[in-house]
Amino acid sequence: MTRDLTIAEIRLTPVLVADAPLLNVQGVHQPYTPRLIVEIVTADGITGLGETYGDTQYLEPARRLAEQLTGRSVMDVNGMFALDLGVDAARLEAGVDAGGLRGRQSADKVRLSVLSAFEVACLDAQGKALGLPVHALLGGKVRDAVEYSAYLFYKWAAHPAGVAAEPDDWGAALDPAGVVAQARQLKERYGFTSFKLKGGVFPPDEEIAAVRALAEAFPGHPLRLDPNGAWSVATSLKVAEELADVLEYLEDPTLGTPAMAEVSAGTRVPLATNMCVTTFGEIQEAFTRDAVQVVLSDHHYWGGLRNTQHLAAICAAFGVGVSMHSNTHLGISLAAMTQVAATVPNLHHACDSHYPWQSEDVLSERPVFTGGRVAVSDAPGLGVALDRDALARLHRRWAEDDGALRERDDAAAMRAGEPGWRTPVLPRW
Ligand SMILES: O=C([O-])C(=O)C[C@H](O)[C@@H](O)C(=O)[O-]
Ligand SMILES: [Mg+2]
Repeated sequence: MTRDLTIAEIRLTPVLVADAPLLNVQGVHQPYTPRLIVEIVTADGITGLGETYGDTQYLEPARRLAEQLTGRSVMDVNGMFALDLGVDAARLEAGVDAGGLRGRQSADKVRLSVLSAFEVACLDAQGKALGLPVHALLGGKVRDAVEYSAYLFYKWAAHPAGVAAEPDDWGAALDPAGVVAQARQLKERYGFTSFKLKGGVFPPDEEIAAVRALAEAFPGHPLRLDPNGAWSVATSLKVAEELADVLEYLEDPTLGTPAMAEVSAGTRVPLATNMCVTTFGEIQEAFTRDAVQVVLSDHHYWGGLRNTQHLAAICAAFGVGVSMHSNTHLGISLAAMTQVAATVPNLHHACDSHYPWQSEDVLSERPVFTGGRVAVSDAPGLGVALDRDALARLHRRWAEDDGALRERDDAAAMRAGEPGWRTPVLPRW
């Protein structure tokens, strides 16, 4: 049967998703975080799904892109990447995104973060039209399941009193015992066998103690520590030295390629990044200076699943490892991450995912972790389906918000619990 894959309609639905009080160097996660759900509907009624960041700066370019796409084909993904989304470079170039957690901000990164959701939605629609999984459109899977690591956070038991939030049953984790208890829960519930601790929250000695406690509780399990650039070069080297025997890698101990290169030269612990190499333009300096040994791709800001494959190929050429970074995300993005990760031959580290922290989703069935892995779906497209009621509920929350939660701001969320909190100047230690 010949299908009409002309784009007839695009629905953009911003949502606010419940999030736990997870601590990082900037502050604490908001009780609700913005995401954008993209639905691309073809003339003959196929709907492709995509998801990306939902802060206001992504919504305008997404609307502009949606307007231009109607009447084009879901097969014309390359053409889509050539469209002008009108991202205002002057407003962005000097800044950082999400307080710096996603590296240096740029108009191109915003553009790619928007395009990524549309690319995923086009691939989902193509797959549904052809009866093929997305991984087949990307060249085929080289594994049947993708491994994820448990993403451990220092955490309050609840959001501050008086802040509207959904309760969670994970409890607090504010010391080594709490971190180990959280790791046990994540292992019991999802079977993870490697662990990443989000650091940069407490003085380095406390975080070293937490990693040591994890190493004792889970002998032989790969461990990572990621303080999001909170440390000086000297502190980074000290931590690397103290944890050299247990770390799989140290992630963004310090800010920027020159400082990472200095740390890298002084330790045998591999360094990973989702902060100093976040665009193709940052690769050359970092790789030629041997500043990083593992790049954590994020298909949102790298510009989609095909760009993630390009990044992986470049990493392979330079002998640099590749894995995946994660921010708060829903099941559409987890499905997209799993589909592309299935196609990357040189993926040798478990990927990050915040998904276990998300109690809410817009899918009718949540993706499942078994033994720390997500099975690669062979169903057409991404293999996921929308729960329209859930989407409407999470959108209503966004629509009713007075604007306070529509931009992710972990420092502002922190001030609800610690009124004097200021975003720390990095390096903090
Ligand atoms: O460096 C990282 O892995 C991240 O930035 C991941 C997340 O953004 C995490 O730090 C968070 O959301 O607190
Ligand atoms: Mg990181």
